[in-house]
Amino acid sequence: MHGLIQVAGIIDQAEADLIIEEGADWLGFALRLPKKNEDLSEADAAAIVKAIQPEHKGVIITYLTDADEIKGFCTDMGVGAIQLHGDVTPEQLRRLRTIAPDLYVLKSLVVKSDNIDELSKIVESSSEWVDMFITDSFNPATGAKGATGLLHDWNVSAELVRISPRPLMMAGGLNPDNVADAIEQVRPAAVDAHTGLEDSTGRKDRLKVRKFVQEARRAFARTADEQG
Ligand SMILES: O=C(O)c1ccccc1NCC(=O)[C@H](O)[C@H](O)COP(=O)(O)O
Repeated sequence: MHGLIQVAGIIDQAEADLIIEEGADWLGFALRLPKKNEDLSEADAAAIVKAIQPEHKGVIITYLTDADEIKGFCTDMGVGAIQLHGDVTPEQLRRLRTIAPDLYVLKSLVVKSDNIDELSKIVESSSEWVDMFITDSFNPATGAKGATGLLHDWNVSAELVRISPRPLMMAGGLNPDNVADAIEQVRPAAVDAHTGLEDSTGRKDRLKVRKFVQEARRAFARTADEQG
């Protein structure tokens, strides 16, 4: 899996349609967050996911940490992929793989100023049970671990790409103007963006999504050529 583009933080059907029309692959729906600040209801998200065609994927982004609860939620929502942003233990990841073997699991690696050793250990202990890792940024001012709009140290992401036996999606402060550099420098398998694609009202801006997809596709093609 190389060259995948995800756009996260879907608000409604119109936004999902826009993102698919502009050529992104996966759509992320943030639900069951600690601060209960979801952008849409679970019923609305489930209805949007149901209409997504098989060449695209709806991904639930959540802080749930219990394998049984995660499986039940994915079944209720009708999704085949989950992005786990909480502190899920390797035991729960293993259980999730056992009870939901077909569920595609992304595990977040939240980059802080000094936690490369901790993240390396998560990669080592969790790789067997996840399909993809996603790096993201931490906001020390708010404690937020996602949708921060902040960049993190790309050297850390690049190191995680090198050591991970699983593909890595890069996220955190990406936008149409920096996504090509991020792909060139970090060499991720996938990229994701949320706030960097919004307009001043908090909705996805069609031209930003278009440029993000175009820039990412070109950079993925260049890096694939270079790697032969
Ligand atoms: O998307 C959210 O609302 C969200 C909320 C809480 C944790 C994670 C969340 N999203 C995860 C993502 O995949 C975001 O796209 C990622 O954090 C990047 O966001 P941004 O820096 O705004 O591009």
